[in-house]
Amino acid sequence: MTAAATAPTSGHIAFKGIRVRFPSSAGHDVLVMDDFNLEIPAGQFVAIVGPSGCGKSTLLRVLSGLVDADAGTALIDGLTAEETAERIGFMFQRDTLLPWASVQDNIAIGLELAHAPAATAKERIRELIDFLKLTGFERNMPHQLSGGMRQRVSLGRLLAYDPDIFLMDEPFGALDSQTKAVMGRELLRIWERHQRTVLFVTHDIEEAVTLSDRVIVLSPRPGTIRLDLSIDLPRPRDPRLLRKEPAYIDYVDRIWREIDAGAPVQD
Ligand SMILES: Nc1ncnc2c1ncn2[C@@H]1O[C@H](COP(=O)(O)OP(=O)(O)OP(=O)(O)O)[C@@H](O)[C@H]1O
Repeated sequence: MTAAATAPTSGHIAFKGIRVRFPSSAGHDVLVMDDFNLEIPAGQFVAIVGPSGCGKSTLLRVLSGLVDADAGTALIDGLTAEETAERIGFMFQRDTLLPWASVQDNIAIGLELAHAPAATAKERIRELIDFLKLTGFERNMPHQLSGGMRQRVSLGRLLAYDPDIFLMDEPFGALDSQTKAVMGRELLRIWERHQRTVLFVTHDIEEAVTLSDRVIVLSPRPGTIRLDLSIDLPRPRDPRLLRKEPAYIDYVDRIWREIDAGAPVQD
């Protein structure tokens, strides 16, 4: 496996006794999480799947401090979100690129946020553009790019920022299946090189199994863990070859069965 030479020492995540309640417009509160517990070692790639509305995005928001839990703690290396905010990077289904900034300037924002030394910034941007196969598009604006390219730029900004933890909320969910597969491969390439902790929310079970070390299947609200499955498939992974592996097919099937047994879709 082409993982980082040394095991990552930072990026451990612990959700302990998380309870989240939201007010609903119907006047009664919605209990999204109740006594939710999950521990993730530094450097692990974890996918979170489960029915719509079960609280997957809420978990990411609690960890990043965007949502306050009513009870419990979400810690990164033993520290709260306020103490570790700069160590988290987010990527969403819809890109959050600045529409008035070019590809290189959007990536440069990640370096600025990370307070990277200006002297090496140009070189680092060029490396990232090259790594993400965006060469020739440096000066393009987001509206001049395809959806897949915009997500590449988002990845570039994330890599420039270089957080310990990647929180990815259906990052490739809006892409066509071919582009999605390509982006999955890119992400694997990045993860196998950098080995950051990744929390990856997806509705795509095959994507979850292809990418992850571990898949967490949540129940309908309040989201609890129905299945915590280690994906023991060798790395580096080639998604095209993986699809034919009996072990891969078994994992996908097992997760589907668990989701089907779980539940009605929620809104
Ligand atoms: N800020 C908020 N205010 C009120 N309710 C909210 C808020 N954020 C989320 N919810 C509700 O909490 C529940 C869980 O939402 P969340 O987005 O975490 O689910 P999800 O599992 O990510 O869903 P999906 O798969 O559809 O994206 C939903 O019922 C949602 O309506």
